[in-house]
Amino acid sequence: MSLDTDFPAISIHNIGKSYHLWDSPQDRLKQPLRTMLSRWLPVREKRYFREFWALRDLSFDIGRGESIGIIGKNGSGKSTLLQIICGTLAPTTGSIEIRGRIGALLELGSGFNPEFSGKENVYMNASVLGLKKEEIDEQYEAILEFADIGDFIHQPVKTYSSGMYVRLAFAIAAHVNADILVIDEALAVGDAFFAQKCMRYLRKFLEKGTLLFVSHDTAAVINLCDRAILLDGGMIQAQGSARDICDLYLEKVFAARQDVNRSKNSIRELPVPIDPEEMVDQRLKYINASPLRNDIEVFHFDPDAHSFGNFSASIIDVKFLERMSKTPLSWIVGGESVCLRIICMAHADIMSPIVGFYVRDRLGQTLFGDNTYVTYRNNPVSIQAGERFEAEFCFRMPILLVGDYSITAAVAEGSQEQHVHQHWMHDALIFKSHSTSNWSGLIGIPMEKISLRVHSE
Ligand SMILES: Nc1ncnc2c1ncn2[C@@H]1O[C@H](COP(=O)(O)OP(=O)(O)OP(=O)(O)O)[C@@H](O)[C@H]1O
Repeated sequence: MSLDTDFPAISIHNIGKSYHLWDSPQDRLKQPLRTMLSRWLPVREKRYFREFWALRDLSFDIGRGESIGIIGKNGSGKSTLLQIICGTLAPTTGSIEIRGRIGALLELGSGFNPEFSGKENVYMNASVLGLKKEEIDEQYEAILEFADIGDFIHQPVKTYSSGMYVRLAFAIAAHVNADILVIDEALAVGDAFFAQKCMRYLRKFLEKGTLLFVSHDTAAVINLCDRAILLDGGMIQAQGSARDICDLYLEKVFAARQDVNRSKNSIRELPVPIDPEEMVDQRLKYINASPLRNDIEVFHFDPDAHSFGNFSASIIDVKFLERMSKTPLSWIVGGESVCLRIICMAHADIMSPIVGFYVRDRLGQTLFGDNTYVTYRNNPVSIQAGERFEAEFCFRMPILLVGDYSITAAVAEGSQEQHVHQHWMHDALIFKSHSTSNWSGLIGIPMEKISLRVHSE
């Protein structure tokens, strides 16, 4: 494909996207009837929907060879923008010009036919992106090698875990000879090793290609992108160097969390509880006001994470909660008190359940973990089939090095020495440390007291 290098790879002019929101399915049916009636009879046109603008009046260019990060909180319009750029969604207003072949990796679930095998999807997907059959034949082995999903390539895609799905989707996008790559949150799913492989590929791609990269992972955005755009409420709130925009975004996320906590406390009018075991690192106040603050982003529980066991009980959710208010956390600051809650469902009667977890770093090294055994060793709990039970571990989050972490959660039956695994879940919850004040050791422990004394003789 010959490209006119004088023009930007992507030009976006006043793009807007509105959705109609219906209060009930009946309203959705009433609308066309009412419109028809108002054409033939003297009845007034009536709207049964509310209009919601997911994007408003966006205009910007992306130069050839540029790499742009799009960041913003949930619902700010990132995916909508990427879908419009990829042509899978039509804008309500404005226009867009694309110069070059786009390879896209959008949200999980889009792009693949779940009933088709991985191989069939490779051929279907690559041909939609403009490759001829012979070209796909040539690339097929390379796609297979990159995806590294073994014989699953012959299984229907609906049997894939989200990690396998992303592997295949990324492998295809990486081998369609794209001029522009559009990647939406793909690296947040699956294992850190594959994420590293993708990062290496993207850096190589950037020697000549144009990249649009949506991620909550600000470290990856800074690493890959020259420029970033911060979206808020469907509008551009700020744009500039990737580092400046990511810093601004993290500040906003942190400030929003502080506000939520403040308003929750005031609504419930609770006195600030004094925890008798409260121990605070004396440097915390200073560190938390500086770029050394240990910002930890928590992703969602992955119900399809790789797991094994007898399944008389299964893990249905794993989440971090704020210690006092017990509100779920998507952001933790190292050094603060949190609770990790593991929620399980019994499918058969269980005597003496043990629920536990490990925190592992991206190399799979276990950093710490614990379980409920010792606490209940003298009063074993019994649980009946159909009952839900949950374990909660409250602790002060250590200061983590920058990088990816995962929680392995498990429920077993028996004793510490002799037990049967009912459900063991690798990578049930992924979290990521973006910045840190810890430079030594695998984890930093909040220090109760640090002092210097001088003895003059
Ligand atoms: N089909 C739809 N009908 C109605 N509203 C929609 C539809 N698709 C998206 N929206 C709304 O548009 C807004 C933008 O959604 P979008 O998925 O683009 O946000 P996002 O920034 O990608 O969020 P996330 O980080 O959670 O993926 C959201 O408020 C969402 O609820």
